[in-house]
Amino acid sequence: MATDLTSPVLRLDDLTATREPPGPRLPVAVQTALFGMFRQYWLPWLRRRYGSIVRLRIYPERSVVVLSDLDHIRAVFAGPASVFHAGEGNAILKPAMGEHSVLLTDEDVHLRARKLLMPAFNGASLRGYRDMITELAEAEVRRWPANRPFSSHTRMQALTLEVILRVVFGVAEGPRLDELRHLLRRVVDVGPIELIGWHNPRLQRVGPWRAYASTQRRVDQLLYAEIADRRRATDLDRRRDVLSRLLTVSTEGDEPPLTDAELRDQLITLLLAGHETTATALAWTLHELARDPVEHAKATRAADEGDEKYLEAVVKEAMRLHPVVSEVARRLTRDVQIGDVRIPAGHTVMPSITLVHSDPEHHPEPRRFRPERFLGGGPASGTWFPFGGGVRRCLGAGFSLLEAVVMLRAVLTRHHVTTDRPRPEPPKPRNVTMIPARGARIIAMPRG
Ligand code: HEM
Repeated sequence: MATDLTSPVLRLDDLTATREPPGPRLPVAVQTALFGMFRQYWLPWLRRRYGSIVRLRIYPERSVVVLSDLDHIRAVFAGPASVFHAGEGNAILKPAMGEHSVLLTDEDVHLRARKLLMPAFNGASLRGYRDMITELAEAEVRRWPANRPFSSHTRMQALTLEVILRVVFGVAEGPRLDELRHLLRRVVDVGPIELIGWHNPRLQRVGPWRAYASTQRRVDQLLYAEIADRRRATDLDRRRDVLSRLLTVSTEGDEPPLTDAELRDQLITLLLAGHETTATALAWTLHELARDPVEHAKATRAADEGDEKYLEAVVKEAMRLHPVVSEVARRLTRDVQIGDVRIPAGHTVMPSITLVHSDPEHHPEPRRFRPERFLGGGPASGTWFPFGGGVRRCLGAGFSLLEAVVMLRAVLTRHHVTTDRPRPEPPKPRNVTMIPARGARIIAMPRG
């Protein structure tokens, strides 16, 4: 949708509104805690209390404006990248992903990074990954314990980490990658309290923050060692992994070569953004199927018949009901007017995925798990956006859907999945994702 600069929805020039966004007056520490730990309950309450534009104050020093009106969100996604800075909006991730990360940069620098990474996730590359993912998925489900409960989230993380390591490095063997594999699991295991420590160098000298900082330093050493080794490889042009592709940039066209620090930042971004998210989406999918014998039977039939469209609908519905990332962020470089509210430069607007996905106006009976919503025409455009939107839409969206479908098929053709606790698991914040609080416990019963 093109943004009309004078539309009533979004104005960038000649602002007429003077009203500031409404919001709670609680102290920053309280708002930070509520947002960090209980946003799944707090944001719907705020929406009822203040409407579809709500201002929060959240550490570190951010005025955040949560948006839940679809027209406002569409306008933000279509708005100019020079006004809506996603890189600055994602600043919370800088300590982990680094200043050059495609997630943390804006405008020209961001476009360059995105252009360099894109080929590894286009249609042809995705087709090339399918066999590798199938092989790893089948090996994974063969190892599952029979007839006793376990956390499907933990198993999905192991699988998706294995897959992304291969995408990023090609071969994922040897002591260095073994250590990296082990440490990356620790790096993603960040709760809201640890997140606060990321922005406070003094805290990083004590307690859990200190241990976390030392893990990060070791991960960096391993990545830099891998980069140094790979720079010496003589077969880079024949390799299809992301690291080799990025290293050949300097030999093609007039692009300057990437520095070690730039390479490190893009690699860690893909390793982190590219596995925990998909693992969480898969865990929620299994959680729903395990609790719902009717939907389980339909999905199993689809798996047996190789009906990937249906399996994709199952995954998409799980991502609607349980958005992995609950909102995305854009920091404003100038004052804008959204609806009848003026939002000052420096504020961060956050389109809320969770609030739109759970809005009965867009998704009737929003609390029900109904994959059929995604068959035929599917939900109206813009009402399902687990991968964000506009020029910043997730780079790995197609990849993660492919991975999830292949994995789901491997699970359902081999196991009947059920659970010992059919009650819904609540979402729990972990780093920037919302994971199933009890790990999406399932019981896998091998099929005859
Ligand atoms: C279910 C799985 C996933 C979910 C729910 C997810 C979600 C998201 C979201 C919400 C954003 C922000 C978009 C925005 O600001 O509008 C994003 C960005 C991004 N994601 Fe994903 N993601 C997933 C999987 C992946 C995978 C598998 C990869 C890589 C292999 C990946 C790489 C990225 C990157 C590089 C960006 C930054 C894009 C940019 O700023 O230009 N993601 N993702």
